[in-house]
Amino acid sequence: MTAVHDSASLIYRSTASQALEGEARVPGDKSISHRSIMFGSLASGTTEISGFLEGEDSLNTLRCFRAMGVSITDPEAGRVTIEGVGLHGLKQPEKPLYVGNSGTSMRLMSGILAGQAFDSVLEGDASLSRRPMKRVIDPLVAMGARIDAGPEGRSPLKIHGGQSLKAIDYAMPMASAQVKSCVLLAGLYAEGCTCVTEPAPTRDHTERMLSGLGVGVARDGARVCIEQADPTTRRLEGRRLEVPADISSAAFFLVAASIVPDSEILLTHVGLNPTRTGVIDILKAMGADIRIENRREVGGEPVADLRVKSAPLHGIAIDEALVPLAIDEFPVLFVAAACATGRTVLTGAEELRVKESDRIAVMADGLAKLGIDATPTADGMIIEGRGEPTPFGSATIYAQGDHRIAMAFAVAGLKARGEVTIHDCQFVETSFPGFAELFNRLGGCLELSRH
Ligand SMILES: O=C(O)C1=C[C@@H](OP(=O)(O)O)[C@@H](O)[C@H](O)C1
Ligand SMILES: C=C(OP(=O)(O)O)C(=O)O
Repeated sequence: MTAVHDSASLIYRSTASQALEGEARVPGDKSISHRSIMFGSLASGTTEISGFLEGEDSLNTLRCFRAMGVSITDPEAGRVTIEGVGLHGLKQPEKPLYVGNSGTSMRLMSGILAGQAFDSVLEGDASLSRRPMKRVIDPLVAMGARIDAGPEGRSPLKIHGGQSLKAIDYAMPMASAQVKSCVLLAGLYAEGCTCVTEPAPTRDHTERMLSGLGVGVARDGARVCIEQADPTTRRLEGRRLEVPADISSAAFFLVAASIVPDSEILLTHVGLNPTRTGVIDILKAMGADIRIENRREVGGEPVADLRVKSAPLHGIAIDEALVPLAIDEFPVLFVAAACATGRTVLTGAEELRVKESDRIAVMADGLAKLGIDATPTADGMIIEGRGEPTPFGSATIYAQGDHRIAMAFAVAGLKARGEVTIHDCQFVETSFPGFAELFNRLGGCLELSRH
């Protein structure tokens, strides 16, 4: 597969469609796919993964672990087999480890690499090189790691090996699952029980998966701790891992089917971990008709099918407690808010400013170009929903290296009087290969061209 940074700009042209209908399983969960490669590599024995996301972000994680000597098969229809090397079996990579657009890879791997005997370098694309890494460097240095970074703690990160790490009890300043996971993963190599206290609940895949593989993570309220104090007793056991469909990818279709009249779609096998379902709660509070069917548990994660029918949406003040539980879904939720009747207010979401792009600024800008009254604030946005059949005009949008911006504006095109033209859509490959094909199969009108 061509790396996204090498490919020509992909352009989407999205125009209004008829009702959406059909059934689909969106690709595998990105957070769980990254972790399945990392933990499978660090486990002893074989790990067989199914449902793996064959997107650029998780493929970059896979390539990095191969570069550290782990034998990992080429993904085939979501199946990957890893011959784990154990917690201390990684080898020094010959070159810098390239993680592309992926914050999750860089932040989680920095925790793992801080505990290794060898030096390593982590680097990413232009978008990732602008994102803050001090948030992981600070707790890792407090544990005894040595890390060199660029100005203001930006990547590339040079991580010096051979340091002996000590457990910390970390009060995390922001609600970030990546920082929490980074510290817990460094904690696997530290003397004593590493703990992290989160200011608000964030996705807990790391805790669930580590426990499932044999290293317990105990939770007491907002505090999570590695259970075993003695590093020599810690060991992950390889096993089968099944990755559910990604609710963050499903979100584009939850909104699309909600806003296009007479639509009804069924999204199957969607991961419904309660730390990820904020998007459903927010859309339901806006009046969406989303039914959860066939609830079951797969590999330690709740999964269900989601039936979505179109419904009139109304604006709301979004509950701040839901923000970390829907953190990646705001670009498309802003599109839903623009289609709703009345005002939607988002607060407490300053983290959106440090994602693949500044998602508050880029979305407010694009919505304004499409004729929506959208006011960015320091920590959120105020959107005056138009509640009309076609609230959007025409505009040309630049996705700014951000897959979710590209897909959110493709959804906006479903309700445009003209055409929404989106540049930089090659980044969609990071999380949602096959997005355009699925969008059109369910009834959307997306034309693709290269520039
Ligand atoms: O841990 C993870 O897999 C992720 C955590 C979130 O980031 P933050 O921890 O920066 O909030 C989320 O935005 C990202 O897409 C994936
Ligand atoms: C923020 C995201 O990912 P990451 O931080 O891994 O780049 C995302 O996928 O929306």
